[in-house]
Amino acid sequence: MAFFNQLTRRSLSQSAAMSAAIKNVTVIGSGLMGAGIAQVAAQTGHTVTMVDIDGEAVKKAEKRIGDSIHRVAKKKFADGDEANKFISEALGRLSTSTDAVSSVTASDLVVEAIVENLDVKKKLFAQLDAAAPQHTIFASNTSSLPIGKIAEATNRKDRFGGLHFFNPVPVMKLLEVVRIPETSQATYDAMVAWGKTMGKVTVACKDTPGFIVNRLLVPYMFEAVRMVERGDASPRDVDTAMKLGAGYPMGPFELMDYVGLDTGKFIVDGWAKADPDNPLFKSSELVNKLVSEGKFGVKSGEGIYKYKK
Ligand SMILES: C[C@H](O)CC(=O)SCCNC(=O)CCNC(=O)[C@H](O)C(C)(C)COP(=O)(O)OP(=O)(O)OC[C@H]1O[C@@H](n2cnc3c(N)ncnc32)[C@H](O)[C@@H]1OP(=O)(O)O
Ligand SMILES: NC(=O)c1ccc[n+]([C@@H]2O[C@H](COP(=O)([O-])OP(=O)(O)OC[C@H]3O[C@@H](n4cnc5c(N)ncnc54)[C@H](O)[C@@H]3O)[C@@H](O)[C@H]2O)c1
Repeated sequence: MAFFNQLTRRSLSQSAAMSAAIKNVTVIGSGLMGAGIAQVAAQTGHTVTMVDIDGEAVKKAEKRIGDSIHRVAKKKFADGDEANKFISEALGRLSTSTDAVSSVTASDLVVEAIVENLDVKKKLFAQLDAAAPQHTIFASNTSSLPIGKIAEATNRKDRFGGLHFFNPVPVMKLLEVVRIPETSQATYDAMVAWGKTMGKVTVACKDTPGFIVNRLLVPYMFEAVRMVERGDASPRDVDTAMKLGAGYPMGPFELMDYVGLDTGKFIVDGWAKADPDNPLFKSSELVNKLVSEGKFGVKSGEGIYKYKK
């Protein structure tokens, strides 16, 4: 027992040391997820660099963060001066860049939230691995790709894991923390501790397709699409049914538009490649057509439904 306590104390103090070291965070990708992760990290006292290859995406993200942080502050503080102080301090800790490599040289943690494409993610991490300090932990926010495959691009598999946030990041409480067999205990503990400083509730996940939430949620959303494709119900009625009959905050079509139809398509296409006979991973003609027309959902102004720009 004493030995166990000693081990526990040692691993706790190791992880405390690592998590104490997570002060500087680099978030790569400033889309829906990257902007949210960068915002919450800045709100919780971290120095954050948010990076995107596309300067326009950075500008859009700054606008989205500005709107969102005002909603957060309004809810958090009754006093207007305190709310303004919270906003200006958080935004003061957030800088932006379009150069990923130079943005990681003083980073303790890199969270990648770029496009859901294995080759693109691997290419990015290979470049970052050469530039980041030894102690830097790398994490991917991938929805569906194997963390182990992404980590293969680096020489730091022991300092690599998955940190899977949910959209909208400032509101959704969950963080899935994913470890691969090579992830060290100190890295895993540091990721969990950091998740808590971000105000999230963490769950432990293995590196399996979709981790916990998406393995259940994505087949559900595509089953709803197949129902509509068969002509059994309209998207509006399916959404109404699931909100009022199952208590979900959004119906499956509203949620697909919110997540991004392109992201949904990347996820099922990737899983179908790995497991072509699984009927749950069948692609959808309707989703393929909308994505080919650039109708990605809320972020592009149209998907299953139309949105005001
Ligand atoms: C695919 C990926 O890998 C994984 C995923 O991310 S899957 C997707 C997971 N996400 C979901 O399932 C989202 C489901 N939807 C919801 O929970 C809710 O519809 C929602 C939180 C998005 C919006 O809630 P809703 O009540 O319809 O709207 P709204 O009244 O505008 O917002 C509710 C509260 O959230 C806050 N909020 C909503 N969006 C916000 C944002 N972007 N930033 C800050 N605050 C926000 C509002 O301030 C509001 O707070 P209040 O009730 O205390 O005033
Ligand atoms: N949308 C969701 O609900 C959701 C939820 C959890 C996880 N994810 C995952 O998070 C990641 C990002 O998703 P998103 O919805 O924010 O996508 P998004 O399309 O909104 O944003 C992706 C951003 O990455 C940028 N980018 C692409 N390649 C880059 C590179 N090499 N370097 C720097 N920036 C680059 C793009 O310019 C774009 O701004 C994906 O892996 C996705 O599967 C998405």
